[in-house]
Amino acid sequence: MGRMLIEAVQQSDDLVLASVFDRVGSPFIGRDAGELVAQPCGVIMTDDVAAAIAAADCVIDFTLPEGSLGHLEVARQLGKAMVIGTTGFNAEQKGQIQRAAESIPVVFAPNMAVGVNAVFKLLEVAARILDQGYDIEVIEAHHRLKVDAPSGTALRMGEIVAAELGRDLEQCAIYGREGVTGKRKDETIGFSTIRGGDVVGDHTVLFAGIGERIEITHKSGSRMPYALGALRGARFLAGREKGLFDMQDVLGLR
Ligand SMILES: NC(=O)C1=CN([C@@H]2O[C@H](COP(=O)(O)OP(=O)(O)OC[C@H]3O[C@@H](n4cnc5c(N)ncnc54)[C@H](OP(=O)(O)O)[C@@H]3O)[C@@H](O)[C@H]2O)C=CC1
Ligand SMILES: O=C(O)C1=N[C@H](C(=O)O)C[C@H](O)C1
Repeated sequence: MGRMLIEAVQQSDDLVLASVFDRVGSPFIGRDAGELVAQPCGVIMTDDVAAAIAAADCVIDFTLPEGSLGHLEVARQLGKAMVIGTTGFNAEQKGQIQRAAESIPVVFAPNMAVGVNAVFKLLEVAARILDQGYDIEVIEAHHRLKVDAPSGTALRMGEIVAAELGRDLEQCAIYGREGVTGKRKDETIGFSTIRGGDVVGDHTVLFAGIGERIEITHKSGSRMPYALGALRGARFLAGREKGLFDMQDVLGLR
C-alpha cells in the first residue's frame, strides 16, 4: 500500500507528499521515495518517524497494528491528523485509537474503497429485508501475503449485518468449521477465509434461504481504490480538530 499511496499522492492535483517513513533498517531509508514507483520526487525516505510526521499535516498509515499505534501516538503528541487503514486490531487497540481521537482527527476504516463502502450500505438494506429464514455467511479471499484473518472488511460486514439484526457479533460469529460441527445454529454468522496467489481482495456476504440464495459480492482488481479512498480521508480531515471517523463519514453515507 505504501507504493500505491506514493503514486496516488503524486498523481493528485491538491496533495503534496511531505515525507515517507519506514522501519529502522529498511533498505529504502535514504533513497528517493518516488523511486518505488519509478517517479523520483526528491522526498528522501527516513526512519525518523517524529520528523516525518512533523513535516506533514496528515499521516496515512497502512502497516501493522503495533506500528500504527506507535505512529498514532507521535501524531497525537504533534497534533496531526491521521488516516489508519491497517486491519487486525484487537478491542483494546481499537480503544487506544478512540482515545487518541479525543485530541486529533482520525479516519479509521478497514476498507477505503468507495465500492466496498457502497456494499456496506447495501448490506444494511439486505439484512433488514432478509431478517428471517436466511443463514448468513461471509466469505473472503486475499493474496498469500496477508497476515490477518478474517479480513477487516469481512469483520465489518459481519458487524453491519449483526447490528441490523440486533445480534452481537462477538456472540454469534463462527470462524471456520471442522469435524463434526452439528447442525448450523440459526443465529450464527459464519466466516470463511481463502488465502492464495495475488488475489487483491474479494468479499461475499451470502444470505442462504430455503429455495434461494442471495450473494452480495465485491471484487477488487487493483489496490488503487484503497489508496484513493485514503486520500479522500486525508482531505476530509483537513481543518477538523478531533474526532473518530470512518469512510462512511468521509463519503457522506452515515
Ligand atoms: N483499509 C484499507 O482499505 C486497506 C487496508 N489494508 C491493510 O493495510 C495493512 C498493510 O497492508 P499491506 O500494505 O498489504 O502490507 P505490507 O506488509 O505490504 O506493508 C506493510 C508495511 O508496513 C511496514 N511496517 C510494519 N510495521 C511497521 C512499523 N512498526 N513501523 C514502520 N513500518 C512498519 C512493513 O515493513 P516490513 O516489511 O519491514 O515489515 C511494510 O513495509 C494491512 O493491515 C492490510 O490489511 C490493505 C489494503 C487496503
Ligand atoms: O490486506 C489486504 O490486502 C487488504 N486488507 C483489508 C482488509 O483486511 O479488509 C482491505 C482489503 O480487503 C485488502
